[in-house]
Amino acid sequence: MVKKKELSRKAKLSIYRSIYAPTLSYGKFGEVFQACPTGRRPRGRPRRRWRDYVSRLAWERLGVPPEELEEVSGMTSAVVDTQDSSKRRKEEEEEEEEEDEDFIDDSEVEELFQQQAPAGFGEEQHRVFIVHPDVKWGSRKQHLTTAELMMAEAVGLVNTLDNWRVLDKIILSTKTPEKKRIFGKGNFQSLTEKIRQTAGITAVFVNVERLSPLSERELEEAWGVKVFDRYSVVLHIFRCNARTKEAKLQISLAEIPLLRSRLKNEIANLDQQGGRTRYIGGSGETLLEVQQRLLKERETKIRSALEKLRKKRHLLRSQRKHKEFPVVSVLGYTNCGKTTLIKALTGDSGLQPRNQLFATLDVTVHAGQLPSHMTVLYVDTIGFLSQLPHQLIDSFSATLEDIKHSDLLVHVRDISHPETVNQKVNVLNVLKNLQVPNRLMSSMIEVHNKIDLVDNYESTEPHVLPISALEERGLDELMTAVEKQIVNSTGKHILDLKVDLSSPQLSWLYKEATVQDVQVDADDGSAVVKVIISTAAYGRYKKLFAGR
Ligand SMILES: Nc1nc2c(ncn2[C@@H]2O[C@H](COP(=O)(O)OP(=O)(O)OP(=O)(O)O)[C@@H](O)[C@H]2O)c(=O)[nH]1
Ligand SMILES: [Mg+2]
Repeated sequence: MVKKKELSRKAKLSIYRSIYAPTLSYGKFGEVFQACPTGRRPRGRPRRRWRDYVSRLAWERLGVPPEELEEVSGMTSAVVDTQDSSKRRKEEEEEEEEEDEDFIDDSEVEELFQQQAPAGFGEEQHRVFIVHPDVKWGSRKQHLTTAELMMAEAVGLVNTLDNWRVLDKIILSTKTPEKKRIFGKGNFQSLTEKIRQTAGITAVFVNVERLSPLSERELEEAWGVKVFDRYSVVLHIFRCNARTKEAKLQISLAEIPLLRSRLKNEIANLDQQGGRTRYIGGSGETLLEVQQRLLKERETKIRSALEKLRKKRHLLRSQRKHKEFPVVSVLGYTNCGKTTLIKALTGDSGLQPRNQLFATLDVTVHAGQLPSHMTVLYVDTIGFLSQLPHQLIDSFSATLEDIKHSDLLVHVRDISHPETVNQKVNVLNVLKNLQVPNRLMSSMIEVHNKIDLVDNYESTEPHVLPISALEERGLDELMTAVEKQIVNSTGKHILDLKVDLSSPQLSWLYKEATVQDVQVDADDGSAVVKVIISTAAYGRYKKLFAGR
């Protein structure tokens, strides 16, 4: 909460900037501040009129409706409310304390992030032996893929990491993947021999979603090297690619289960030496209890910091909506070409597509123009992966939530990938689990990307758009399709309206709709204006200017 008395112009600017920076230019903040530089109601100006005035200013200049103004961490009270009662001050102080308690600043996030890197990762180089347990029948059998393709994906995951390389790999069948040692006795023994005899192995990657702490420990003891599962490998890739505060916090949260497993294993080791029952410094807590409590506290702190960022995201979202830029979320399996496509559509040179799994971990927004000059915002999202552990998805769910609030979804598929059908099924499943609204599912545009890599590409599926994001082929057709769907889904129309230049029609249209083009006819003082306008605004326009 901001203390209104100490609120300097600079402080206010930084509050506004932190909240609106992604969508508003500096100049607009300045305008509101010039109107109320001290944040106080001028002497003699009635409170209600002052409040109305500031609200109107915020609405017109910042595009923030009054009810949202209230949400902006005390902005209204800082700007509007000059009531100086002690009650109000006390409330503010209390809120301030509350806020401070779970406030995490950038350096703290960084420290947390670096501190809790799970053992065995870090800068270490690994020569990895990959084991893929193949379940041939039963409920755990994978029907849409083959063990070879799953192995190829596991190799891809390892190769994504700079200092890791695959030394050897094996597919072994098992009937009992849920058992501690995963394989039957015979297979396990021969596997152990192979691992122990292959020189130079530093880690084994067991290609299952998640190993229990006990399994992990037993396998590490049997094989004498570090053991990773899919969860820990994917998380490590995330860790290497995280750039922003939110991504780092989400990863730190997803790492908590790993830290818990590690803790259990450490305590089990201590147990064997009788360490568990020792109390720490007369506190009445055992080592395990203290560690668990600290972990719990850390988890709560991360969650509340993430919640704060989520609220801010919500505000940005409603603002984006208010600004009436349609939002198009570009989604798809990891490495299918989402970032490359957005770069091609927007010309945003800041985007860096990489031939790497999970190159994009943060949701970023990029403005682009459609054929009719309508501005849309493309949202670049994190890629999907089959069998991505649920806990991991959970911690990134806020990021994925954004998808649900778009006006349109574009599903990009790497059509040159051998697993492309399976990847599509996977993406649709994730969307189903996210409970993406039906209207978005039915209007979703499916794009077949990387057609340059397929000889004589011909689609066997109807209603899909073939493109090559890299060679910028098929983009015009895609933009036309996006525009058509956006116009449909947002209830907007693209119209040519004839306006009388001596009337306020044109300025009204500038305010209430998106003006694309103005062709002035100097002779009769009129102009033909191309606008994108909502049904509601068009109704008001007709009512206001009927008969002109
Ligand atoms: N040949 C070819 N390669 C492409 C095409 N589109 C993307 N790529 C390549 O595919 C790789 C992945 O591209 P990205 O755009 O980073 O993929 P992404 O879907 O954003 O990946 P993540 O962010 O990791 O989920 C890069 O090496 C791109 O150059 C295409 O149309 N043709
Ligand atoms: Mg990307």
